[in-house]
Amino acid sequence: MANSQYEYVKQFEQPDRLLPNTWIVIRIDGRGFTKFASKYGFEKPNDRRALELMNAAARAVMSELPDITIAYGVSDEYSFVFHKSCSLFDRRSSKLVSTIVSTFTAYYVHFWPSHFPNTPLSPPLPSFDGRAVCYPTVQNLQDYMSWRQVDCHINNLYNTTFWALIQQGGMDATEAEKKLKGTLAADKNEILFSQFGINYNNEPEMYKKGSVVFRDYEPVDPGTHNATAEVDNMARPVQQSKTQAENDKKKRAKAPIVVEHISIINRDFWDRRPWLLSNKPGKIPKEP
Ligand SMILES: Nc1nc2c(ncn2[C@@H]2O[C@H](COP(=O)(O)OP(=O)(O)OP(=O)(O)O)[C@@H](O)[C@H]2O)c(=O)[nH]1
Ligand SMILES: [Mg+2]
Ligand SMILES: [Mg+2]
Repeated sequence: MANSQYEYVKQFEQPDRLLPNTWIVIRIDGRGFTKFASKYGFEKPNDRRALELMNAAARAVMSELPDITIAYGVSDEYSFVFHKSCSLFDRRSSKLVSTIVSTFTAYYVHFWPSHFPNTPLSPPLPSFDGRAVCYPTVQNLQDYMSWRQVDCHINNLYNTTFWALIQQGGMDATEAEKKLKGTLAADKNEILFSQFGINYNNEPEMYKKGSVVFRDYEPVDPGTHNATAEVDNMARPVQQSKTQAENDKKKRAKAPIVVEHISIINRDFWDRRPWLLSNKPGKIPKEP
């Protein structure tokens, strides 16, 4: 194509490639979901339909983008992790973020009627923002995931107690806030148990732990793994042949995607699933 006099404008585009050999986390978050939740009458503090809708959209994103290793969701947010060897879109930040945000939003709207059959969406429609952060080590990545899950736990314990004081204890929001000011986790557990007969441990796992989405393989070599040590030893980026990378991608695309509500703070989660952090996918389980 011939160059036009306008072609020079391309020089204004800024490169935005994310640092190579780092774990890319793209976190999306619902815009103005406090208002959105109240418009659609989300149950307080947790609405199962809304959370399952978030999970359905995240699963769909993962199945469209086999490069995503694992995702974690809580409230109106989801974090998607790309393997440090990922070369999708040349690791261009805006392309990765905008693809995740728009794919997630499209599926959120698409799946809405099956989760809220009696409440059709009307403008302003749900939208999400997104950002990309690079983590250089597996430890940093695991700490990031732990940070989100701890946040889920702290907020859920607070919100469960706050709403019990209001819904069952007859307090207004100011009274409940005052009652909880300066309390520790043990105090909140005690309020829940002694005043409302609620054992926090028996609350649904999805509310307490959030949702972890990943590809389910059979470990190639079952047995004890130390996933973190294994991966952090590989300081240099591993060069895969093109065919090998293509094969791995196909394998990843075929693996079933599961949603679980379990601890990712516990190292056991990672050690049991070494393929999440390694360069090789595991074996896809055979159909029964
Ligand atoms: N009732 C109810 N509300 C929820 C649920 N999940 C998320 N939310 C609401 O979504 C909000 C998410 O918090 P933020 O993302 O910090 O706030 P936001 O209103 O979305 O504002 P921005 O993200 O800054 O645009 C919570 O504070 C809740 O009000 C749910 O299951 N039930
Ligand atoms: Mg939000
Ligand atoms: Mg949020």
